[in-house]
Amino acid sequence: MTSEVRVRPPPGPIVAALTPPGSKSLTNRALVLAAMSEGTSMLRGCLDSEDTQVMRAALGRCGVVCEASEDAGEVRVTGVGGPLPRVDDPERPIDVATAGTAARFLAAVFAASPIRCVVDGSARMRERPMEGLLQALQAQGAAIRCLGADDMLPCEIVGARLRGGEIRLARPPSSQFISALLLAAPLAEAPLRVVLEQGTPARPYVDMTLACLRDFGADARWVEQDVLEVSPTTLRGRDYHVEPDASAATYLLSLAAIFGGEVRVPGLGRTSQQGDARFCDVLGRMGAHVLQGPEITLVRGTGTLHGVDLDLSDMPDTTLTAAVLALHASGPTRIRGVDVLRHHESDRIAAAATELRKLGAEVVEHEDGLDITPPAQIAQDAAIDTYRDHRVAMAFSLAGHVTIRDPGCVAKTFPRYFEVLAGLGMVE
Ligand SMILES: O=C(O)C1=C[C@@H](OP(=O)(O)O)[C@@H](O)[C@H](O)C1
Ligand SMILES: C=C(OP(=O)(O)O)C(=O)O
Repeated sequence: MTSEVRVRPPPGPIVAALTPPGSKSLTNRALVLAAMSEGTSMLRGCLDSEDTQVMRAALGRCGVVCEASEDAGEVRVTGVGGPLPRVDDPERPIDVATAGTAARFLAAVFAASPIRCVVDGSARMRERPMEGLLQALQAQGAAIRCLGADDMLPCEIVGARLRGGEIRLARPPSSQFISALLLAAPLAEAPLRVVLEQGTPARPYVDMTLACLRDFGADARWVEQDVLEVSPTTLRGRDYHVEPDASAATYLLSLAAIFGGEVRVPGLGRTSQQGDARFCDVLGRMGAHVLQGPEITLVRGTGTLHGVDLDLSDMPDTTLTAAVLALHASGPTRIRGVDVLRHHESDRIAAAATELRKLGAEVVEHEDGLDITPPAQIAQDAAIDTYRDHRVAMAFSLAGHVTIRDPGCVAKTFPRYFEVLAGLGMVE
């Protein structure tokens, strides 16, 4: 892909059914669970992107056969029926790139398996939090040695049977720590209980993990407020359908809210397992017309968008979408509860503040969010830096007449994103 792409508003109101690729979060959960299951799983509707490719490659190095269809939308996984049996070459690091779900989920499963391996990632992944998770896994019996900075990737993991019992987590910097422990818990010697001492961050992702565990036969549940438990289980392989990615859908649905027309996303609705499927409520609060059935979401533009006060702690990945919607709104928007973004693929709060100011917005940056006052007129032809962050690129493509730098960074979760925009006449 070129080093930059010039994006403009659509030539007229969009009326389209647009389907994003499969959910990154559900695909990577299903791959891990299918790998640990007895028997074969057929995963349909999978996302094929950097984040899931590194997951498939890592599992393949550990004795799990993942056979992907040509478009990798279908993956047949031959499970190992328990812990991962081996690593092909313990000296060759397993590369998780910048995929947080792969880094966290695999660290836990490796720690629960009788293998020795080194896990490494991109320069950014080496800066992203692992501490509380690595410490919990060590307390469970794994031997973990960090080879660079303390409590960060790269690290060597010598796995062992997880003991089970109680793990207490103070407010983890990523909900993925919780999900990682839960995903590995069926391999433990005894039931694993996770106690979240200061509440549950991004609870929809934890609920998603519980649902996926139960889909593969695990006994996994909330036992009380902020306390989860998973019992030792031999998971069972199955046919599994991955929903379209709700985070990716926010960009497509916002097109109608911003530029007019009507966008429908089939296969994503009220019954979704993804918390970000609720982003349409944000669009409704900002003035769009929203209809959401059990398995479809429709957004129709009404010509007006107004500012709102948003706590996005349960939908952190939708923050940048909301920030660019705020640019088009008639009044100020406050986004709060998303300090977790400081440790995502970029410091997204700082990135959003910088790029929104290029477009004429007044922005006050807070530790956990942003105050955004939109300009009377959005600046045209600003060159948007994307910080190697797919969500910065996709969100800011909604800003109007902009140049998006390093558009290839969308390969992390939505490789064909700019092709979709081109099909709508939005790419020069
Ligand atoms: O469990 C998951 O699939 C995810 C959890 C969230 O991570 P954080 O809790 O680190 O924000 C989210 O940002 C990420 O895109 C996917
Ligand atoms: C934070 C994200 O991903 P991850 O943490 O899985 O790398 C994201 O997709 O916005």
